[in-house]
Amino acid sequence: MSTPALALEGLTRTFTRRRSAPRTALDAIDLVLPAGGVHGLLGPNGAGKTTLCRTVSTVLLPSAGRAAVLGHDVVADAAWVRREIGIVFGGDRGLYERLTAEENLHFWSAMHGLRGRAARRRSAELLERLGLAGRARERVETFSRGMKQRLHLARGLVADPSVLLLDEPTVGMDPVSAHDFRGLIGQLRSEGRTILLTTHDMAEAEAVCDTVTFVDRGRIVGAGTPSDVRRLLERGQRIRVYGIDASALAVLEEALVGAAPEDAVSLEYEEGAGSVLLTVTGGEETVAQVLMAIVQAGHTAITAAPLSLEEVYLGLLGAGDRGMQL
Ligand SMILES: Nc1ncnc2c1ncn2[C@@H]1O[C@H](COP(=O)(O)OP(=O)(O)OP(=O)(O)O)[C@@H](O)[C@H]1O
Repeated sequence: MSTPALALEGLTRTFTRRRSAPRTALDAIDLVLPAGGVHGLLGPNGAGKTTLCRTVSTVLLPSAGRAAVLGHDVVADAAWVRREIGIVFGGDRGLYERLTAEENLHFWSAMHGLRGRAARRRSAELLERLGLAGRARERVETFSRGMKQRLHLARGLVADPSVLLLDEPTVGMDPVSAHDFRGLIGQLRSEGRTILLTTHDMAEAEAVCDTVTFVDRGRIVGAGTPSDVRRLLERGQRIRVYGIDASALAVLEEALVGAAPEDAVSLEYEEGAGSVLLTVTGGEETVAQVLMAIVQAGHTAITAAPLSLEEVYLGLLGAGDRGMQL
C-alpha cells in the first residue's frame, strides 16, 4: 500500500487549565486516510476537529500517540510537515485586514521563501485562479466572507502543498459562494492533492467527500463513503399518529414496548393537536415494526416522512457511545 496521506495512532490531546479539570479534545484517535481525494471530518461544535487540524499541522503537540503526514511524524519531522501542508481555517483568523489581497499573498509568499519577482508571479497566479484578480489591490476588510475564504485558500496554496487542511472553510458563506468554493475543492482534488475537510454540514460532506469520518467528543463514532452517508439519510422516519387522547396514548406506549429498541424511538405527545410524533432512528425493519405496533393498537390515521439530515446526524452522534458502525 502506498504511504497514507495521514496516519493517526492513538492520537490524544488534553488541555489542562489551572482551575478546571483537564479536557480531552482528542481521545486516542486511530485514523488512516489514503493519499489523494477529499476526506471529510464531520462533527458538531467541540468535537475536536480544529484540535485535530492544529495537531496535524504541528501547531499543537500531541499529549499522547502519534500523527504522520505522508509518513513524516508531525513532532520529529515538523519542519517537513509544515512545508508539505497548506492550512485554511474558516472565520477571520489569519488574514491581515488592513492590507490588500496582493499584499497578504506577498507576505505569505515571503514566509515560504519566495521573494521579488517569484513572489509577485505566484501571488498573481493565485489571485487569478481564485477569481480575486479584479480586487487584488483592495483591502481585505472590504471583502465579503466568500472572498476572504478564497483568499484564505490562496494563502494555503502558496507553497503548492500536496496535503491541504480545510477547517470549516465554508462556514458563514452564502449558499452560492459555498457552492463555488466546493467547486474549487473539486479542482484541487483533481490535481492529485489530498484534502482533509472539516465540517458540521452533512450535506456538504456528502457533496464533496470521498470518505467521511464522524467525530464526537474527541472520538471517532463512524466512518464510511458518501453512499454510506446517503444510506444514513434514508434511515429512520418521523411518524405522526392522529386522533390520540390520553388513554389512547397509554395504549400506544404499551404497544411500542418491545416493538423496537427503547432508544430507537422518541415520542412527543401534542395534546392540543391530539397527535403523537414518533421519531424512529434505525433501519427499515425497525420502522416497519413500529408501524405494525401502531396499526395493531388500532390507529390508521398515520403520516410518515424521512428524517432530516440534522435528525439522522444527531441520532448517529447519540449512538457514538455504543460504538456505532456505518
Ligand atoms: N486552547 C484550548 N484550551 C482549552 N480547551 C480547548 C482549547 N482548544 C480546544 N479546547 C476544547 O477542546 C474541545 C474540542 O475543541 P475543538 O475546537 O477542537 O472542536 P471543533 O470540533 O473544532 O469545534 P468547532 O466546530 O466549535 O470549532 C472543546 O471542548 C474545546 O473547548
